[in-house]
Amino acid sequence: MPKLILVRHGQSQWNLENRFTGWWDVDLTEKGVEEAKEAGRLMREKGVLPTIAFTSLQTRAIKTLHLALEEAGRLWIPEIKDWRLNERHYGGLTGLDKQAMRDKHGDEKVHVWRRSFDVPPPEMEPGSEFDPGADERYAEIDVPYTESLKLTIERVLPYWESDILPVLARGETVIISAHGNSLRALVKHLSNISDDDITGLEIPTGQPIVYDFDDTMVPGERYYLKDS
Ligand SMILES: O=C(O)[C@@H](CO)OP(=O)(O)O
Repeated sequence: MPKLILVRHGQSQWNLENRFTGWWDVDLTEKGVEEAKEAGRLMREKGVLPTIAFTSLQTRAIKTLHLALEEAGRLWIPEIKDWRLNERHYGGLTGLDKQAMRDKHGDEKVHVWRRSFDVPPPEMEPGSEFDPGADERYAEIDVPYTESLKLTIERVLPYWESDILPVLARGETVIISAHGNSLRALVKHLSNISDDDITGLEIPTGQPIVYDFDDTMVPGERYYLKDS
């Protein structure tokens, strides 16, 4: 049966520093490296072994994938990277301290920017310090200046449908190593979560989440691999 494993990258340097990250390319912390390895050990222990991998173009997700696959003895599987699995773009908030923004704008405003369905953060100024627009890896695309979860869904879901779902339907065990909000986009779709309820969904770092699909490609309930 097709199986889907979703992993959010391990703790990043800016998760640790409590800074809005989005498309900025930060590395894993030591704790993040350990979380990624632990995810791989868990897959090995449970015998849930990916046969093909998808990840974003961002270092923290790519490294998490590699560390986990190494622990699982699966570094050799095919791997596809695509910007459409990138984190949601945090606009003009990128690089700023989350607590400082709460102090300045209030908890509610910051919660809306972080978790609302369709309110994007203020736009990033083109060419500003944390604008990835000139990064070679994005040469072929128009890098956004901000994204809400809704806008993130608008690029994650078409990719899911065109590139990942057909692979899964072949009976593969697919791992996607991605980000808090690109994975919220996918989980919202797969678990049929409403626009209101999605505001309450958090995806923890380094914890594999699994969906088993039936032969008509309908996903079952999602579960944490550690609980299976
Ligand atoms: O900063 C970010 O890009 C994300 C994920 O780390 O943060 P948030 O929890 O606010 O979605």
